[in-house]
Amino acid sequence: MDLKLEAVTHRYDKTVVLRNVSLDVPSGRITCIVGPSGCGKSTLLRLLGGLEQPSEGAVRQLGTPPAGCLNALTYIFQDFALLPWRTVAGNVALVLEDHKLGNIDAIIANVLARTRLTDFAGALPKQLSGGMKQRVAIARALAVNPAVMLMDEPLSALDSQTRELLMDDLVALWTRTPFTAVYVTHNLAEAVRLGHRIVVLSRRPGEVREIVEIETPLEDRRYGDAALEAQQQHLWGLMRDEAAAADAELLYV
Ligand SMILES: Nc1ncnc2c1ncn2[C@@H]1O[C@H](COP(=O)(O)OP(=O)(O)OP(=O)(O)O)[C@@H](O)[C@H]1O
Repeated sequence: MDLKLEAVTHRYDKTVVLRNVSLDVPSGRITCIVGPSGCGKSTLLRLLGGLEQPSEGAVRQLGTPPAGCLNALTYIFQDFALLPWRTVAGNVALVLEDHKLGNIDAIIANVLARTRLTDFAGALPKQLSGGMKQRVAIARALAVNPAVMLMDEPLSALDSQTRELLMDDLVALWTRTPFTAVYVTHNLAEAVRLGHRIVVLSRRPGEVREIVEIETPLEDRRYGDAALEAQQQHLWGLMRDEAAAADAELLYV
């Protein structure tokens, strides 16, 4: 299933947050959204997920969700959002329990294996590192076989080494079974490692400044790769002045 934004403008009261944003989110690819603080990245994700309706324009879902999909648009947040009293397997089970499924145990085993969590099925969140908690959140999202994963800064609560490991995990996951994701991040290194398509928004009101396509297969993108560094520099060049302006603007709010 593809998602499409058509000339979307969104405002809160009189504040225009996004202006005339048109965007395709093609299935089987990771679309990253980058832009200065407060430019409307999370708002864009909420619009794509149907949590809010745009003030103007339209958000469309094209095609049908994959077979066995229990929740077409599934979020992954920065703070993991795990229930502390449930085990790893129990947290994954949570999203399956309301559906009359005969194969819950098999689904849980499958997603825990895909996220390398099989040995931790009985652990509680408090026993896990931040990186492991986020892997549980990813496993839980995969369990509903979503059409599109909506990922809001999923790695930004983690230290840089854990971020690298999680990026490797996401690349391995996608390479084995391509999924569709919209991935909001501040971090341009993450965008060039994970994004097939990177959408650069301007400062608020966020407008599409540029869309960068990276053709290098995800599995061939290496930490410190010169071509990726150059892409990152290009993105930073697009954002730098606006990021500084957005930063200064926040000081006077
Ligand atoms: N529910 C809301 N009501 C009013 N204003 C809001 C609401 N949600 C977001 N905003 C405002 O809309 C603007 C865009 O917010 P949003 O969180 O989408 O930006 P962002 O690019 O994700 O920000 P950041 O990079 O800091 O995470 C901000 O000025 C924010 O204060």
